[in-house]
Amino acid sequence: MKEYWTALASLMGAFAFLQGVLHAVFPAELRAAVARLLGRLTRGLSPYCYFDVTEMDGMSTNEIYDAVQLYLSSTAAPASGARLSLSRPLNASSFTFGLAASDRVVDSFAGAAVTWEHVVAPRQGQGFSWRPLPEEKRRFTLRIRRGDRDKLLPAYLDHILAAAAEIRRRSQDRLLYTNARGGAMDARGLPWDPVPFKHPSTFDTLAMDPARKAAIMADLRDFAGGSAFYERTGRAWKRGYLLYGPPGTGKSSMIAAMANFLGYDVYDLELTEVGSNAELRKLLMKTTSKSIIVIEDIDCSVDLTNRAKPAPAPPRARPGIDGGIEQDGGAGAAARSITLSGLLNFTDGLWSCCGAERIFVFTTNHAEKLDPALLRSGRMDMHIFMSYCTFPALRILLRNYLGFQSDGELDGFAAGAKEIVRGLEEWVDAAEITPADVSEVLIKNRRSGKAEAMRELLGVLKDRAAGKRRGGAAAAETGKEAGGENEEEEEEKRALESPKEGKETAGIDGHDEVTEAKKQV
Ligand SMILES: Nc1ncnc2c1ncn2[C@@H]1O[C@H](COP(=O)(O)OP(=O)(O)OP(=O)(O)O)[C@@H](O)[C@H]1O
Ligand SMILES: [Mg+2]
Repeated sequence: MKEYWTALASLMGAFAFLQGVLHAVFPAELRAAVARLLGRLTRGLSPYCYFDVTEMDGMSTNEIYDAVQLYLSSTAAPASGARLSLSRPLNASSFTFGLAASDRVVDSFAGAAVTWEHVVAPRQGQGFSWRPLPEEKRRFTLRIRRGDRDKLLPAYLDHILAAAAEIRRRSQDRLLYTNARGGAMDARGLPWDPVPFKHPSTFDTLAMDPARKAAIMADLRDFAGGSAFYERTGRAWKRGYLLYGPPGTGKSSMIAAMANFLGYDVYDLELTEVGSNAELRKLLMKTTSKSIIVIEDIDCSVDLTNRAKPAPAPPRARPGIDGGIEQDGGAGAAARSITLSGLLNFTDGLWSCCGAERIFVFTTNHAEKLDPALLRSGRMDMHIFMSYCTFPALRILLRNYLGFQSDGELDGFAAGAKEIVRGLEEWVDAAEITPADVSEVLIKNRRSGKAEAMRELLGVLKDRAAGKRRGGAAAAETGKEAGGENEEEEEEKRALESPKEGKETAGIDGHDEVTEAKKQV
């Protein structure tokens, strides 16, 4: 044993001596050059090539570094059992995982395996810089087989950037933007005010006919995944929905459900705050893709039926953004010089393709008041009638508000309370009640137990139905509410029966959705 230690000590002594001789004989530059040469030789023989993605690119942060970190944390890392760091960005509601120092993960793309290593080293000497640099130098090193290089680059990096953008969008809270500042810009030159969008409405909680709901969801899914379709057919990647129906039938809830379903931001465009077509163009150009642009109560916001009419006494005329002439008909019109052409140019004209993947939603209580130009095919691709509560819709509200866990539980309950449930089914159509009113009754009575709340609701339905039956001329005179609702219903029917060219639209797959909507009514 003693001999062993003696031999080891003399070996180390010899090694130290040799190192001293090397340092003395060869200058530092020569040693570095030899090291570089050796490195190049070994790399030349290696079947792999390496790419460094540093955190800082000169003085600025490297976008690819952030993207790789996000991408690896959500895709490769969890499967590989690597060590992760956890974080939650400010204002975000979900966690982000990150790869810890010196950890490796394996990923694959287009059938080729790649390895990522996260290398962290202390930064030596800060040097001069206008802003402090991180104390550590961080980088990801990508190792791929030489033969896979053409296959992976740049397609793999493009894939990572796209995936990271999607993860970032999903993990952040979505925003609801408003233009309530009347066109004034904020410090960053943006005309929109954002607030976190946390509307709880989803397609699950939305009370409407399940078949129509499924058709709308399928249409939205087709739209969101239809990038190739829109490119192939040369169409701008946008879609327009017109939601119409009496107040309280869920038009705004439907918009929230759409936004939650697709994970899009919502731009609530208040047309009365927009002074001119040019201002409208500025606003719309500052919207991002993957968003829903909403104009609520379009018939009330602005007079949009004026496209073809000459102005009664035009005090002045100036060119519109679409090359036409905007007509300022009197003081009111001058104050609101936004025109239907200006709006249409954005939903349908050349400007519609600035910013992809956008949905326009217009809502109205009076579809018949809208200019046919707004309704024609290609502008509003789908017309959705939000009707009074039907029995299938009522079942959804009962589930939402009375705590039934499933349709099965509701059916089981109905078996024991046959006369109530059958009564609801029998009276709901005749009562012509909106989902908002049903919700009110259920909220008010939900503490009294399921059966009692349903009995109360049945009473309300019967009262309403009786009121309607008495209705007609008498209701118009005596009950403003009943009369108003009848009138509204007549208007809706007239709107649906209006000429086909004003209403008919074709979906992505070419089927006629409006016919479907008509069937529902
Ligand atoms: N179809 C529905 N499904 C679920 N809840 C609904 C539905 N319709 C209305 N409600 C309830 O009624 C309230 C009002 O509905 P909502 O604001 O969506 O109606 P609206 O059609 O937009 O009305 P308005 O025409 O007055 O803007 C909502 O908060 C929601 O709780
Ligand atoms: Mg609404």
